[in-house]
Amino acid sequence: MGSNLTWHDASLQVDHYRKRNGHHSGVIWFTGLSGSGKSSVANRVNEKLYEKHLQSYLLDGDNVRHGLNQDLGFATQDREENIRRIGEVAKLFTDSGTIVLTAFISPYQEDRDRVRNLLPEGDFIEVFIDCPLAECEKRDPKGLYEKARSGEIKGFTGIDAPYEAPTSPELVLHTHERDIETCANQVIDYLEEKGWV
Ligand SMILES: Nc1ncnc2c1ncn2[C@@H]1O[C@H](COP(=O)(O)OS(=O)(=O)O)[C@@H](OP(=O)(O)O)[C@H]1O
Ligand SMILES: Nc1ncnc2c1ncn2[C@@H]1O[C@H](COP(=O)(O)OP(=O)(O)O)[C@@H](O)[C@H]1O
Repeated sequence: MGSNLTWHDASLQVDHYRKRNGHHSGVIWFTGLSGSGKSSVANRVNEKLYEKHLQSYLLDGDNVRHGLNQDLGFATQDREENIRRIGEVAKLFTDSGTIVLTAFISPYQEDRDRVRNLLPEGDFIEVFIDCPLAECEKRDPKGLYEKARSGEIKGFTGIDAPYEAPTSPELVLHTHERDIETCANQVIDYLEEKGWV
């Protein structure tokens, strides 16, 4: 594929953007069940970075599944392609000097690892939003668990489709025990510890 494709050496590289922005760039990858709190925590982290005048951007279902990935559903291969595209976009954001946050279920370890391997070591932070299924189901913010239990939705993650918990995430957040603010602060503390911000 693409034998006539030439690669252009951009004169501006990631280090230029990072230097200008005054901070590191990379991917903060939130993964967890529907309703576990990925969007809520990622949004709060994004706000905190914005308040610090850092360049960050949140990719989530609202701006990705309705646009770039509107052709994809929830079959295993569609989810794989969803995550592959999001990974490539996240890499581009990283190259632009941006701290990119992603909030997708991303249920398969292999798919998440593939994204991790697109990036240099240390530039991918996997954040496991660890919330028991029973709690997610109780929250049921979109009423989807109810539909999944009644069979109205088939192949719903956690009910009749798998979720593979991360094997070695950089961070684990227990959203059923700590509030959104505390969880968001855990991420910010980690970024400070790693010298990203
Ligand atoms: N079958 C099925 N399984 C899981 N989720 C479903 C399904 N159908 C629709 N939804 C809604 O889509 C949201 C998940 O989209 P994602 O792009 O994060 O999924 S994935 O990473 O490709 O698995 C998901 O939840 P959130 O995690 O709250 O965004 C649901 O709102
Ligand atoms: N500590 C917490 N972290 C994140 N969400 C929480 C927390 N405690 C309660 N919630 C609630 O749980 C729901 C999580 O929904 P959402 O953020 O959309 O999850 P997801 O993006 O994983 O589907 C929200 O209604 C949120 O207010």
